[in-house]
Amino acid sequence: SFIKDALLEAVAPRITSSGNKITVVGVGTVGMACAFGILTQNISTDVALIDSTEERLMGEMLDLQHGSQFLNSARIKASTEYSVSTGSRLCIVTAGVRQKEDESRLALVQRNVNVLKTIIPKLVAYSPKTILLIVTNPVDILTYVAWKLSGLPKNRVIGSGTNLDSSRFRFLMSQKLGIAPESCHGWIIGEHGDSSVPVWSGVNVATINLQQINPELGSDKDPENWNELHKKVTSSAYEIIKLKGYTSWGIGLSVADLASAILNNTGNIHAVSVRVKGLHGIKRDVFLSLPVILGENGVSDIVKQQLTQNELDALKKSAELIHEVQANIIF
Ligand SMILES: NC(=O)c1ccc[n+]([C@@H]2O[C@H](COP(=O)([O-])OP(=O)(O)OC[C@H]3O[C@@H](n4cnc5c(N)ncnc54)[C@H](O)[C@@H]3O)[C@@H](O)[C@H]2O)c1
Ligand SMILES: O=C1N[C@](c2ccsc2)(c2cccc(Nc3ccc(F)cc3)n2)CC(O)=C1Sc1ccccc1Cl
Repeated sequence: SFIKDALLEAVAPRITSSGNKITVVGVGTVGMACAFGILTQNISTDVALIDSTEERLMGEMLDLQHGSQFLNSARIKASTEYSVSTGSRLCIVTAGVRQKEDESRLALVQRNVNVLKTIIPKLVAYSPKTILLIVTNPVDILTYVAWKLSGLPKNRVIGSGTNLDSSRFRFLMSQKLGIAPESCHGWIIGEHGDSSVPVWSGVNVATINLQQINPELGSDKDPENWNELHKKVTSSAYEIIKLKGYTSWGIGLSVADLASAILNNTGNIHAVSVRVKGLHGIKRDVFLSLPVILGENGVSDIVKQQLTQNELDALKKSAELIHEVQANIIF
């Protein structure tokens, strides 16, 4: 253009690939919280948004683009066409349909499987080297489905799993102790949601194991009622839904944290949903959350925790229930 020619002396073509591209599929409340967390924390400067509803999609893109000056000049693109996701390092899937009133879990699963069938193959076609991070619920089952649909190796398909459950637990622990959540160590593993498993034997502050101070920690006989913390992880999810109709900031920030570990190849350990067949005596081909080392190749290692018989039984029970649902899925 006349002005550009007068303004600039061309030297060399600009490189368009940033090397840190992230695609978010589903620009609902969760997807946009993930994108906002990723952009405002400089985890990526190259974000693609995809959704099936074009108007909402374009509105979110424009609204976010207008903040580019404050987002390290991030490039934000959006389209209903999956070509916009080309060359992504990480694809985050929050697209899905909400559970209808008194809809059975299996019915919801099948409807979300049908959604994933339209998404996963296209993401992999445009970004064959991508890591897939599934957030859509029921997340453990849908991460297995995404893995099957993608044909990717198991280390490159993870679900947000109990990463959010664990961060809610650590927040509640920080409130109880008056210590920053970063310094309150507690791991929730297994099935995301109502049937998650708190590993009480590992709850610690600066190497001080709380169960050594209070052997009843987590049991019903505990005078300090610590198992209330785990119950509150679940009840607070329902409370937030009752109060604001959905949840977004907690899941968005926890997903951004996972994106940071993957894109920055940090080797941080997170409780995320991974293929657990063969671990802890689980024989079913299911995805559950365990502490996992995350990096640019996805899952490099799973931490082999020493679990109590009760904890092992709870994991196996979830594995059986999830296997039952998976057996009835029409791919
Ligand atoms: N794993 C967790 O810890 C956790 C926490 C909170 C929410 N969630 C889950 O995240 C999901 C999204 O929640 P939300 O509140 O953002 O829902 P939402 O309804 O606000 O957003 C879902 C989006 O998906 C889009 N979509 C539907 N079908 C699509 C398709 N075929 N292709 C592309 N986009 C499609 C919709 O247009 C919508 O914009 C839900 O399944 C919810 O249960 C998981
Ligand atoms: O914070 C949430 N909000 C959701 C939500 C967000 C929009 S609509 C519902 C939530 C809140 C409460 C219950 C619940 N149950 C559920 C189970 C299976 C599904 F397929 C979908 C939803 N889901 C989705 C979800 O997974 C969470 S975390 C969560 C939920 C239940 C127990 C513990 C935790 Cl840490």
